[in-house]
Amino acid sequence: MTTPDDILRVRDLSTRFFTQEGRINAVSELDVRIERGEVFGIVGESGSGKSVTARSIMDLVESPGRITDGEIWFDDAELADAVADDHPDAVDGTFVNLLELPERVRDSLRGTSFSMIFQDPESSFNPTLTVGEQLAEAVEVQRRASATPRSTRARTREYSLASYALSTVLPSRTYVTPESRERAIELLELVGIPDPVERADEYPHEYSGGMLQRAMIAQALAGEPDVLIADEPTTALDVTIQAQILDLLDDLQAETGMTILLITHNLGVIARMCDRIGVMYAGEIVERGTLADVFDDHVHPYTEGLLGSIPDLEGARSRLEPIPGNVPSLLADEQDDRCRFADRCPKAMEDCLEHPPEYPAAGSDHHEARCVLAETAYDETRALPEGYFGETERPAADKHAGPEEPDEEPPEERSHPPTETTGGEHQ
Ligand SMILES: Nc1ncnc2c1ncn2[C@@H]1O[C@H](COP(=O)(O)OP(=O)(O)OP(=O)(O)O)[C@@H](O)[C@H]1O
Ligand code: NI
Repeated sequence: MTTPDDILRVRDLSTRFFTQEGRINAVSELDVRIERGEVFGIVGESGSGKSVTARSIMDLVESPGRITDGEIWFDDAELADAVADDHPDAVDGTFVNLLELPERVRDSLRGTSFSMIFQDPESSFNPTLTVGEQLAEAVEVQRRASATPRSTRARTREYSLASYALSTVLPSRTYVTPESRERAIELLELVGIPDPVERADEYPHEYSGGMLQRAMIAQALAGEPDVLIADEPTTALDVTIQAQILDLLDDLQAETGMTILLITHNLGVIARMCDRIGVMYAGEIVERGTLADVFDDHVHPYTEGLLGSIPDLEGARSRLEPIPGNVPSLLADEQDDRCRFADRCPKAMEDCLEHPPEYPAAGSDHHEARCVLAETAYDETRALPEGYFGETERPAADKHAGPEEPDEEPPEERSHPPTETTGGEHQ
């Protein structure tokens, strides 16, 4: 389903890693549609392919990984105009398929069209330069990029690398221009760093974790990106700072109207920030919809399990309660053609031995679930017997039963003591 407000349409995206052990299907035929100005969340357990999805959009997938299939359509009339002559197949109206663009054009979009922030701000800063210098540098790079026609932007990148090298050998306070220093200070102020004039002259190690996170956000905003991708931006921070950073992102989004793709394993963060959500499991989106669809009307037992393990943002429950069972292997050789959650699913039925498509689900027009339960009610007579997958972990059906199914008969035997379950502890 598409709407006229889309800024990004990812279609059939597959990203794989070609390792010694075999081919790893990190992201499989993924579809995502992100609307201009919204906060779209991707949530899922560790290893579900969230970061690889983000890196695929940013064109930052590293060897032995590669995007093997798909399209990433980005709505940018100016870009469409600029590339239409040389790459007619990459253009559809005002949309451009980023995967059809040459490397140098994609590179030029990083910072200006797309920016990314990470969990670990240290990795974004050079320890030998002041924060202000590095922000000024980012401002300059983007200024040069926007002043240059798309077709020749590759050169600005080389230039920026050269000036980066120069500033490394001359670690004095060498701001590129007084204007970019001004802008760097403005950016520090924008992200709520007190005394920005003084703090601009400090080195990254003089910043606290929260402050450095703010500085990294400032760096990402230097090029006024259309889309900000935030990959676990607050995971490493303590809860108070975490809340402050989320507020900051919220405010910046409201002020600038930028689109945010927020990646987290924390449904508390999702609930606080997002308009729509995709729940990821084993390289696929298994449920998507508005906040209300996913929190109140979810269909997929995996979503149910995640909700059961929702951590409290205020820290009342400090540890995630994991969903029983193991994250599945993404090795192509070990992937069966079935629902990828079936071996951990308390409601697995014979129907689940076929890989489910995304079904429309009750709720908003945006609500879809890759689960037969969107179509059929759970039927115990078709349930797969315990031990079907040779596992010992598959929880009994009652354990994930939500409040809407209070009457379900508990089975005779449990594979786990009740203390290990995630059901019945919502909120
Ligand atoms: N450099 C790599 N080499 C081989 N496989 C990789 C590499 N990077 C990622 N993968 C594979 O892709 C899968 C998805 O990784 P990804 O980083 O996207 O997970 P994630 O959902 O972001 O998890 P987390 O919450 O831990 O960050 C991994 O489980 C792994 O199998
Ligand atoms: Ni990740």
